[in-house]
Amino acid sequence: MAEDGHGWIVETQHLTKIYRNRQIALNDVTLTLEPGCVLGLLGPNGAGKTTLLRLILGLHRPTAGSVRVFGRLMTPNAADIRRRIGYIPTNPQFPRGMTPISYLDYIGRLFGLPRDVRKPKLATLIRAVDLLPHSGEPIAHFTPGMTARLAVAASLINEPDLLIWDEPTHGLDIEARRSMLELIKQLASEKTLILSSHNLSDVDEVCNYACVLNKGQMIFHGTLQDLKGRIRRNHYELDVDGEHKAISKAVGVLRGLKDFIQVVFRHRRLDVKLGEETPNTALLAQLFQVLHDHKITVISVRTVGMQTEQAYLDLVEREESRGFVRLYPASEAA
Ligand SMILES: Nc1ncnc2c1ncn2[C@@H]1O[C@H](COP(=O)(O)OP(=O)(O)OP(=O)(O)O)[C@@H](O)[C@H]1O
Repeated sequence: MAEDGHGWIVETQHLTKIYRNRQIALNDVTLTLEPGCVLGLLGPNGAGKTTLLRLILGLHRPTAGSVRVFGRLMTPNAADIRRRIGYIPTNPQFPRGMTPISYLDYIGRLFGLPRDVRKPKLATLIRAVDLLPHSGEPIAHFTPGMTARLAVAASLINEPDLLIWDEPTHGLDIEARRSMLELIKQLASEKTLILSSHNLSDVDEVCNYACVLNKGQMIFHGTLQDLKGRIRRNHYELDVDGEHKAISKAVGVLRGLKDFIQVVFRHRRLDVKLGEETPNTALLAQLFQVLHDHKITVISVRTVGMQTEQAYLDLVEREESRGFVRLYPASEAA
């Protein structure tokens, strides 16, 4: 639990970072994180994500504004606060000649863990990240997935309350990415996490809060539901089975219903766009009733377009066009 009066794990106030008096990497970001939140940090390349993470970690000094972590002011000297944070940078690198055991033992020693605590902890962590069969192999031979799992183990050795992971699924294949996401979900039940990512489906799966940066400015901060709620696409795809004639008839009936804006049947797939006026549950109920009346079987149903991705793109696009209008008067921009 956080130690300050508000209970925030992280609190930034008007946080600003200008590199070398030229590059405004982060501009006036005020953000709070409550305990147990899993924050997805999103934004295009160069948006300021890594800069924000490094400021929270106290690895950079803010040009203006402040960062408090566990209620205390974070500075480059605040090593005792940093000990309670587990950090993984993008593409973590390890001494190639070391093995997971020797490396984690070394990190444990850096954290001042006594030998009798260190040894059983190493064994537990190596098992948890599924590296037991490789625990004595040189890291030089590791795949990106194994390296990522070692980074997770290293970031957990000090039993941190806050985890800050910069693009933890970057460069992983499908299987390694899946195991990383499952690990994050397990950890999310007991820790606060900040995950920077370019992968919207990862954020959609594991995060409950999102922060979107664009050109150093925070353009959204709130729950993932809020982010998704900014758009209602009401566009569904159904794989169906039934007699061709019956399906054609059902399509005709659906097209005649109010608020069924588009109904297309192609390659055993029904593509349905619904209006915004009527609650979508009522319209979906009508849809299924019509299919049932025509003895059509529904094999699968899904929404078209990933909501988080669409909401994110809408936000960034809107912000970009605002910047364009700001730069050029409307008459020139046209
Ligand atoms: N040490 C530095 N010195 C000068 N400029 C920097 C430095 N680090 C980052 N920048 C600049 O600050 C801006 C924000 O960079 P940052 O790495 O924080 O973005 P990011 O959102 O993490 O990008 P990416 O998704 O590509 O990793 C960029 O324009 C970058 O070029």
